[in-house]
Amino acid sequence: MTNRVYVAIDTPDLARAKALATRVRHHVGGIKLGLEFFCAHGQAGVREMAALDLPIFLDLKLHDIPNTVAKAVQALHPLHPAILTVHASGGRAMLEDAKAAAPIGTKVVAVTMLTSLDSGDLAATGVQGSAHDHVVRLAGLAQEAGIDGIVCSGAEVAAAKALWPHGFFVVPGVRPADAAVGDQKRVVTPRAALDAGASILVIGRPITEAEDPDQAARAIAATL
Ligand SMILES: O=C(O)c1cc(=O)[nH]c(=O)n1[C@@H]1O[C@H](COP(=O)(O)O)[C@@H](O)[C@H]1O
Repeated sequence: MTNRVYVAIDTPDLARAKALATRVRHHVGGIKLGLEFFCAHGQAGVREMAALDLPIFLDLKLHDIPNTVAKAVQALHPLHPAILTVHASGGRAMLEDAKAAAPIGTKVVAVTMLTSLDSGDLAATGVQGSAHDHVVRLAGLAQEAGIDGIVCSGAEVAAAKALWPHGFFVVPGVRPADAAVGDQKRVVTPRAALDAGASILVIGRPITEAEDPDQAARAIAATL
């Protein structure tokens, strides 16, 4: 089976990004580039990373009015990313328009509730109830909007998949048992996330900040 780990290359340093991706490339299935990298290097930087010949997950978490998001997605066409993120809380019309604007072959996935949040953080934004209920509600919205899938933690992926069996489920906030959690709050191990139904895993610091990133990626792959 193909490797389902996307390594999150979160750095504004292009040389470091390339060096990291080159080191781990044989033990991951793809590269995730997010806001830190994109704000520093834009489309030219993404093209340089794509030259490594791994699928690119462009994690820009777009969240704006439907017209603005659709135009932003259109502007990304030349990159033809394998996966692109938007925020589910942007609403149904925004999700529909993002999907309609995306290139054929690009999976549009909606971030439900960031893995750095818990139910207390949710309450502070005015949303009552559990993380589980919030994720399931937004998964239903994403499914109705006709996009490809969602981003959620490994704690909710089984419930989301029960609702949406053919959805594509991206799970970040993944930590090997002995790894530092950092700013993540809803974490699971790589194996548990896959067993619960994740389509792919996003793993950053446990690989990129390891003394030997290649060995860390290899060790994670061995547990899957
Ligand atoms: O969309 C994402 O990829 C994402 C969503 C989410 O809810 N939580 C989350 O951590 N991420 C991303 O996943 C990566 C996790 O990195 P580490 O915490 O270093 O493994 C980061 O690049 C985050 O931007």
